This record gives sequence, structure tokens and C-alpha cells, in this order.
Amino acid sequence: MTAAAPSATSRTGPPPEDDLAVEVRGLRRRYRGPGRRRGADEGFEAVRGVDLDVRRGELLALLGTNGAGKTSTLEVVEGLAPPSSGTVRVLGLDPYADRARVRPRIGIMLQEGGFPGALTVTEMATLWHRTLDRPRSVAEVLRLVVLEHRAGAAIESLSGGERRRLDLALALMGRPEVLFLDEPTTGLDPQSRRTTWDLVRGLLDAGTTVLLTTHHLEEAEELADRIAILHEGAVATAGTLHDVVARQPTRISFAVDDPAQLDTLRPVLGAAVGLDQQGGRRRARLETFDAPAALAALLRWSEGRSELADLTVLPGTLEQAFLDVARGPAATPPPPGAPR
Ligand SMILES: Nc1ncnc2c1ncn2[C@@H]1O[C@H](COP(=O)(O)OP(=O)(O)OP(=O)(O)O)[C@@H](O)[C@H]1O
Repeated sequence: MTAAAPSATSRTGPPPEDDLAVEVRGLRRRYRGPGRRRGADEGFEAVRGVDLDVRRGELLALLGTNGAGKTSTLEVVEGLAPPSSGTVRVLGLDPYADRARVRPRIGIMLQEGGFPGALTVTEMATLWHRTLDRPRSVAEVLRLVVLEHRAGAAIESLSGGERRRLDLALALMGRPEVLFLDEPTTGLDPQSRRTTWDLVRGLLDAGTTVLLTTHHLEEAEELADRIAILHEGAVATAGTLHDVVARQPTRISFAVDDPAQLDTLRPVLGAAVGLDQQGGRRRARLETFDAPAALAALLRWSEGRSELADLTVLPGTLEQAFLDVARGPAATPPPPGAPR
């Protein structure tokens, strides 16, 4: 992670504009009302200068801590609210000012569908069908989200996961070019989640662009072409899964019986080696961006010694990257190559 605020635009320079389905530049969104500081009345700025690109046909996963500003960002991109400042383009158009032209080309799955509970699934889907230009049939979307068996059920009788799938069915009924999914698999069991992932993969294969928010890191790992992690209204880190994970160190640990031996290890490694207690045994721990070199040095050092038992090597993970963002800038590791 760099000191300058990163953006979710490409690291190799911005793609050509006509390649972008969604383009967000310097987006800010302030809610009116009392501020959070005592006596302040300036409202609350939930989105503080976000840049995002979503190329046609790709899936960008927007991750972030609770309250990071994902939904606030998404609502502006969907054209449901104007930005306080900055610009947003969806399919080359302003989604708020040009919403009559943008709306028929996008699909939106909100966090809360808010459907009338007394209607049946089919009645709701049929109502929605009538509002669209060239929709998929009701039967097709219910089949896609595996909800045909609940077609005659009242919405109020659906389980949480079934309601999420109805939300998704309606979002993709209009054959959207760009699909916005706000936490699409929250409340879904592991099997239904996988079915939804397969459905999203199928839509991507057919050329649909997807901007998705999720708290399931595995979902981002499975589906995303690129990832952006938001924290306190700004993009904290972004890139492909590989880019984001490569900014995390590999963590190496091993059991030690005689901590005094580590005094000879530190100069060899040129890295800090910590010591803690786990499972009744002392473990040495170190972090490195050059795991092969550190492991080679460790093996050389361990020759002729009893140390280096129970060696574990954990490469960086998306979870680590997320926790790193959540802990804030003070905990941010230096970029690869930097001395530790
Ligand atoms: N209408 C509103 N008025 C004032 N503050 C709001 C309003 N809506 C959201 N906020 C605040 O803006 C911040 C960002 O909220 P937002 O819902 O965008 O976050 P999020 O990243 O989607 O969070 P979560 O992961 O918890 O769903 C939060 O602190 C929230 O309390």
C-alpha cells in the first residue's frame, strides 16, 4: 500500500474511455444533518474522493469495513442519488442526470428489496416484467435463481435467502449491460451461494459488467477480476487479487526451545524476529517480502542446530490485506522490496 490514496483504476494507466462501463472520479458524498463532532452541523461525508473503473465485461468487487461507504458509493453510481462532488459515468452517461437513458441498461440489486409481502413471487416478477423493454421471461429468471418451486408463494413467506434470490431475479430480468449487486449472497447457505456464483460467472461470460459489494472475501476471490477495498470513505487498496495479496508479507514461524539461539539468526536474516507462546511452546515469528531468500537463510542457519521445528510458511491472503486496511495506516506494511 502506498502513502498516497490509491484508486481502483488500472496500475498500468487508465484503459481507453470506451472500454469503461463505469468510471468514477473524485466522488464525494455528504449526508446532511448533524455532524459527528460535538456541536458540528456540517453533516457527514461518507465518501471522500473515490476513483473507480469497471471495464466492460469484468467484475469489480468493492470490499470494505462496515460503514466504509460501499453502499453510499454504489447508490450514486446506480443513479439513485447525486454526488456531492466528483463525476460518475455509467456506459458513458451521467447515471443521475441521464437516468431515463441509463436505467433500462442496468440492473440493480439493493441490500434490501422491500417488496410488498402479500404478493406472490410470480405476481411481483410479472409486475416488474411489465416495466421493462426486452425482458427475460418470469419463468427464465425464476429458473436461473432456482426459485421456480416458490413461484406461487407469498413474498412474506420466503426465507431470507429466497428473498435475496428474488432480488437477483428482478435485477437481471432486463438483460442489463451493467449489473450492480449489493451484498448479493448475504443470508444464502453455502450451496445457494455457489449456485449464485455460477450464475454470475455465466452473466460475465455473456459480456455483462458487474460491480459487486460483499463481506465474503471468498466471493471476491472466486469472482472478481479486480478488487477495491474501501475504508472510511476512500479506496485504501485496489488491483487484481494477485496485486492486492502481493502487498502482504509472507509470515514464517517455527518452534524454538532456546530463544537465546535467535540472537545469531537476526543478523543473518536482516529482519525482525518476534517470539511468542502458542500451544505451550515458544514460537519465533517473522514477516518477509522475499520468502525464498528468508527460507534459504533460515535453513542455512538451522544446520547443526535443533531449532526450526514445526516450520510454517503462510503467504499473504486477501483476509490479511483486508485486516491490514481495517487496522489503519499505522499497521500498513511497506511495499515489496522495502527493508523491514
Ligand atoms: N442517510 C444517511 N445519513 C447519514 N449518514 C449515513 C446515511 N446513510 C449512511 N450513512 C453513514 O455513512 C457511512 C457509510 O455508510 P454505507 O452504508 O455507505 O457503508 P457500507 O460500506 O455500505 O457499510 P456496511 O458494510 O455496513 O453495509 C456510515 O457511517 C453510515 O452510518
